[in-house]
Amino acid sequence: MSGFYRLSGGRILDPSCGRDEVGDLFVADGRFVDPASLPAETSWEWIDASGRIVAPGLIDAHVHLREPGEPQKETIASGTHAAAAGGFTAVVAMPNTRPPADQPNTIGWIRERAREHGIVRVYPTGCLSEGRKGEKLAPLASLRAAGVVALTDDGSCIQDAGLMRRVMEYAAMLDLPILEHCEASSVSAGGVAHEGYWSTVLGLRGWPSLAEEIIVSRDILLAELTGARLHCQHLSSAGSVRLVREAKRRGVRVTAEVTPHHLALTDEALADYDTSFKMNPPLGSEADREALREGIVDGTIDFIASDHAPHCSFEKEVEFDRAPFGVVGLETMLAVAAETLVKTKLLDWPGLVARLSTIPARILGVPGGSLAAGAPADLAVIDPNLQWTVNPEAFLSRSRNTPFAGWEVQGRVMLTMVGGKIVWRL
Ligand SMILES: NC(=O)N[C@@H](CC(=O)O)C(=O)O
Repeated sequence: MSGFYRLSGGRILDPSCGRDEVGDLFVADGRFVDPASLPAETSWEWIDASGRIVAPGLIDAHVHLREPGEPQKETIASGTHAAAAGGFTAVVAMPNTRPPADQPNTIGWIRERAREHGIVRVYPTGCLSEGRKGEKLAPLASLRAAGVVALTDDGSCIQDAGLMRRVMEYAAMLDLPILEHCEASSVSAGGVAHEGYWSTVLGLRGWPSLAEEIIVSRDILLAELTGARLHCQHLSSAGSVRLVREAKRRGVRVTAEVTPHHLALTDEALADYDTSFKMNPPLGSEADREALREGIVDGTIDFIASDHAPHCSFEKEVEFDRAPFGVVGLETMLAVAAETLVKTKLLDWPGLVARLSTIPARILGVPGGSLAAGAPADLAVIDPNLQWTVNPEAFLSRSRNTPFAGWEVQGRVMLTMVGGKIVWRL
C-alpha cells in the first residue's frame, strides 16, 4: 500500500522544469501532490531527506533482464531489485532473450511477468528482424500493438542496408524509436578489444572503431531519408560522437547514449586480461573517452544508459577470447557517473539527473522524469556525499560481472519509490 509521505528538507531537483531548491516534497496515494490540495489534518509519514537530493526516479533505457530464457543470469525479479537499489524506477528491457522478443506473445509474457515479479516499471522492446537474424522484418506493427516502447536488435545489427531502410520506414510510420546497436560485423570480425595500442601489445584480436562509425553514418543517412527516430546505443568512439554532432546540426532526428563504463574506463584496463572488462562495444582509447565525456556534456550524447548485461561467473572465468561480452551496471551507474562527471565538475547534479531521468523519459516517450504534482510518485533519494566501496557480492543482481569491483565511490541511492511505494531503502 502506498501512503502519505512528506520527504523533508531535501534538495529537490526537477530538471523537467528547472526546479532546484531545498524544501519538502509530498506524496499521497501514489502521486506527487500539492499539500494545499489536501485537508489540513492529513497525517504524513516523514522521511528525512536533509543533506540529500530528491530526484525523479532514474530511467535506464538499456537493460538485459534475461527473461525469458536465461534466469541463471538474471530474472525480471532480480533485475528490477538491482534497478531499485540503483535508484531506477523504470527500465527498458532488451529483446535478445531466449526466445528473442520478436513476437507479440513474448511481449505479452514479459509484461505479465513484470506485473507479477517486477518492482520497478519494465518497458519491453521488440526486435527489428525475426530472431534478430537481420534477414526478415519482425511483425513491427503487432509488436507495437503488444506494447513495446521501441524497436531494436540489440546485441546485433542489421547489416543489409536495404532491409534497414524498410525497417526505418515502418518505424517512422509506427512512430517508434529504433535503438541501434551500431556494429558492422564484417569490420568487427571476431575482434575482442578496441583495435589500437593495447590490442597489439596484448595480442588480442582488434575491433576497429570503424565498425561502429560505418553503421552510425549509414543510419544517419537512412534516418534523414525516412524520418525515423534513430537512437544510437552505447557510443564508444570519438568518430561516432563527431558524426552524431554533425547530423544533429543538420537537423536529423538522431539521439545517442553512452554507458558509465565507456565514460570511466579505457582499453588500458585490459592489461590483466580480466574478462570483467570485456563488453560490446569494447572500451576505447583515452581520446575516445575524452570525446564521449565532451559529447555527454554538450548534449551530442543525450543520456547515460547502463547496458546492464549479466553473465554467470562460470561463463566469464575463461580465456579472454571465449568469454561473453557484457558487464552489469544497474547498481553502480549513478556512483560511477557521479565520479566521472560531477566530481570532475563536467556536470552539476541537475545536469546529471537530467541525463539519467528526464531526457531518457522524453526520448523514449515514457512517463517519468519529473516531480510535477499529479504525476506518479517515482523518485530517488540520493546521498551525494556517501562514500562506499563497490562489492559485487552485495549486488541484488544475480550476476557479479562488474569492472568496478573494489572502486571507492561517492554518491548512493538511499531510497527508491515507484508509484508512491517504497521499493528500496538502504
Ligand atoms: N553489451 C554487451 O556486451 N552484451 C550484451 C549484448 C551485446 O550488445 O553484445 C549482452 O546481452 O550480453
